[in-house]
Amino acid sequence: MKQAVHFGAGNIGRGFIGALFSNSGYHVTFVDIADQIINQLNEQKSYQVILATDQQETTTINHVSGLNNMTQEQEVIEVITNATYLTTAIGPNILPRIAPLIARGILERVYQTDEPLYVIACENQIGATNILKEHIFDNLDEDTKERLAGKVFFFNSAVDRIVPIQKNNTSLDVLVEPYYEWVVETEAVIPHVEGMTTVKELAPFIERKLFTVNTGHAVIAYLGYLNGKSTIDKTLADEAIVNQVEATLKETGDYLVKQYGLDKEEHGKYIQKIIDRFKNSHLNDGVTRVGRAPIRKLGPEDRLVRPATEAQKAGLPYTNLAKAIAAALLFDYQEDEEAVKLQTMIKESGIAKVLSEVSNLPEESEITQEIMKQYDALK
Ligand SMILES: NC(=O)C1=CN([C@@H]2O[C@H](COP(=O)(O)OP(=O)(O)OC[C@H]3O[C@@H](n4cnc5c(N)ncnc54)[C@H](O)[C@@H]3O)[C@@H](O)[C@H]2O)C=CC1
Ligand SMILES: O=P(O)(O)OC[C@H]1O[C@](O)(CO)[C@@H](O)[C@@H]1O
Repeated sequence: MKQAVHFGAGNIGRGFIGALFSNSGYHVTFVDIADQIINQLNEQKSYQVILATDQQETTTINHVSGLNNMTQEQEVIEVITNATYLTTAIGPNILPRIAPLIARGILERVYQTDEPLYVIACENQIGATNILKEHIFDNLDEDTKERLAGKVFFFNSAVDRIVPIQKNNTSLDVLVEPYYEWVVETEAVIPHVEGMTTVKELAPFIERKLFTVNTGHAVIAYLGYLNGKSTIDKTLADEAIVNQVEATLKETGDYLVKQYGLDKEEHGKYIQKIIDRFKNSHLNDGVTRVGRAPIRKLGPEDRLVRPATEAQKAGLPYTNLAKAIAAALLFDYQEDEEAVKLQTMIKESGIAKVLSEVSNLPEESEITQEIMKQYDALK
């Protein structure tokens, strides 16, 4: 049986990427640090993916097993030597931590076989696979790096499927939205995976997705949180917030249309389709999950700051994006490590300094001034 090794047996791992591999005839070895999930995978050897619809259609995912990357390093190295695909959905901040073990697997592999290995990071981050590749290369000697040519391929990708935190965290089963899209950047003909699309140039796809799905989601999450709402769908019952989301996505949309020559009307329909996906009440998707890790989300290349800086460069409006950034700065959820850290930073240094450190926005910049204005208004 063909082998896929997937790092991160969480919501996207089990509910999306791992499920596509299994449905395409692969055995999927999930690698994770959560012993409970690993043990259950090895005992049950299957789980269910349940669609968040009235009918709750269910698919059984077979041919799965698990390994712990902290305690079973040798076994992980062995599956890497035998795999066709190596994928991740672990969180962008974790990529540097798993890279040394992946490097050891690749090192072993390239001296054993010429069979190609395809490495794809499935994270909400532009160029995530390139970043993972850099971390892997930091752990390889020059000779091995040269040997990788023609044997190990690194492809960036964009992943789109909403998978909320699961109600029952003692079960492997995963509730997912029906919609999904996995776009991988390559011109090569690669082994077929049902549900994966390949494209020559990923930039328009990942930017369209990140600056519509993820920007829109973030706006709802941060405004919902500030307004005392618990979930995304409940937040969208507030017409004023829907208007704010639409106004923000109009700003990212204007940038995307200008940058990539998208059809304005088509893009407008895409925005509405995304907002409808957010309204799915079966997902029961918490605003604190969608708003999680605000320091990462305020990064210069991420869903809020990058479209604002790009809009400014293009002479387009960005006031609503500035408001979204201000709302993110007010996300003071105590259970989120980054939210707590961000609030401490704001208390110690003030907004302008934090935006310069976290978002790479110069303290005197027009964007920073606009965010500060919006911050004071929201506060
Ligand atoms: N949930 C969603 O709807 C979507 C998530 N994504 C992206 O997918 C990635 C994963 O997100 P989720 O699946 O939602 O998160 P999750 O928290 O459900 O899953 C992450 C998994 O990684 C594991 N993990 C954490 N640190 C680890 C380490 N050092 N070594 C091994 N395993 C480790 C955790 O135990 C967990 O099982 C993120 O980059 C996210 O942005 C992308 C599209 C949709
Ligand atoms: O997974 P992140 O990057 O923390 O952000 C949450 C976002 O990612 C998703 O999980 C999937 O795209 C969305 O639900 C949300 O926009």
